[in-house]
Amino acid sequence: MPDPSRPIRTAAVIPAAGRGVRLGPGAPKALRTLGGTPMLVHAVRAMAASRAVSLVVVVAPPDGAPEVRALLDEHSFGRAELLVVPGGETRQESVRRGLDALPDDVDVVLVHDAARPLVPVDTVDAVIAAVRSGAPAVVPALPLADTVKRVEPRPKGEAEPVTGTPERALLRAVQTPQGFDRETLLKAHDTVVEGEGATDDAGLVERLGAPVVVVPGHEEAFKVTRPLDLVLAEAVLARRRATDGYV
Ligand SMILES: Nc1ccn([C@@H]2O[C@H](COP(=O)(O)OP(=O)(O)OP(=O)(O)O)[C@@H](O)[C@H]2O)c(=O)n1
Ligand SMILES: C[C@](O)(CO)[C@H](O)COP(=O)(O)O
Repeated sequence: MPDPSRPIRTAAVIPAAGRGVRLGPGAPKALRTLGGTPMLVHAVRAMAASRAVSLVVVVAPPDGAPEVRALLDEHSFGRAELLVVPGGETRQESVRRGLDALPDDVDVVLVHDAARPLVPVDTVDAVIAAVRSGAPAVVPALPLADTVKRVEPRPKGEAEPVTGTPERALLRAVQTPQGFDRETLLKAHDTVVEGEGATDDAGLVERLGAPVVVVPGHEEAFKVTRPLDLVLAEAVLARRRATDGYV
C-alpha cells in the first residue's frame, strides 16, 4: 500500500525493443525517424509532457541499450528522469524488464508503445487521472469504424469461412498508454504466462479477474505498424508543427 503521507508517483514504461517487421526492412522501428526525429524521442516526449510523469523507463532493443541511452541524451525531456534497460524477445518480456527497473516509490505505471509516438498529452492525463481515482487498470480506446468478422483461420491464399459477426457497438480498439496501479500490473505479469493470448497489458489484468475500464482514446494515438501508418504520422506531425509550434 502506498504511504498516504507522500504524493502519488507516476512512471511510464515505454517498450521500444520491437523490430518493426510489418514496417519493412530498416532500423528497429522505434529508432526510425518521423519528421527527422526518432519515433522513440516523440514517444518519450509524449509521456514527459504530462506533469504527473516523473520517470520514463525506455526498454531498448536487447543489444542496443547503450546506443539508445546516447541517442536520448541528445534530447531534452523537461524534468522527467530517464532510465534505459534492455528488452526481450516479446513485448510482454520487454514490459516486464521495464517494470523490474522501477524504483519502490512508484505507485502508478503507464505502459506506452514507442510505436504510438503522437498520443496527445490530454489522453495521457485522462488515463492517469482515472487510475489515481481508484481504477486499477485503465485503457484508452476508440469505437470501431469497420465491421469485424470472426473467421476460421486457413493457410494463406485459402478463403477463410466466417463464423460470426460480433456486435460492433460493444467493441473498442484499445490504445496506449494503458495505466495501472503498480501492484495490480506486477501481479498480472507475475501470474499470467507468456503465450496465453494477451496482446496488451490490460489483457493480463483481465486474466486476474481484476476490473479494467476504458476512457476515450484519440485518433492520433494510432500505432505505426505498416508503411501507410508512417505516411499518416508524417502528415499529423507536419500539421502540428505548422499550427501548434510542436517540435
Ligand atoms: N520484443 C518486443 C516486441 C515489441 N516491443 C514493443 O512493443 C510495441 C508494440 O509492438 P509492435 O507495434 O507490434 O512493434 P514490433 O514488434 O516492433 O512490430 P512487428 O510485429 O511488426 O515486428 C512497440 O513499441 C515495440 O517496440 C518490445 O518492446 N519488445
Ligand atoms: C498494446 C497494443 O498497442 C494495444 O492495442 C497492441 O496490442 C500491441 O500489439 P502488437 O501485437 O504489439 O502489434
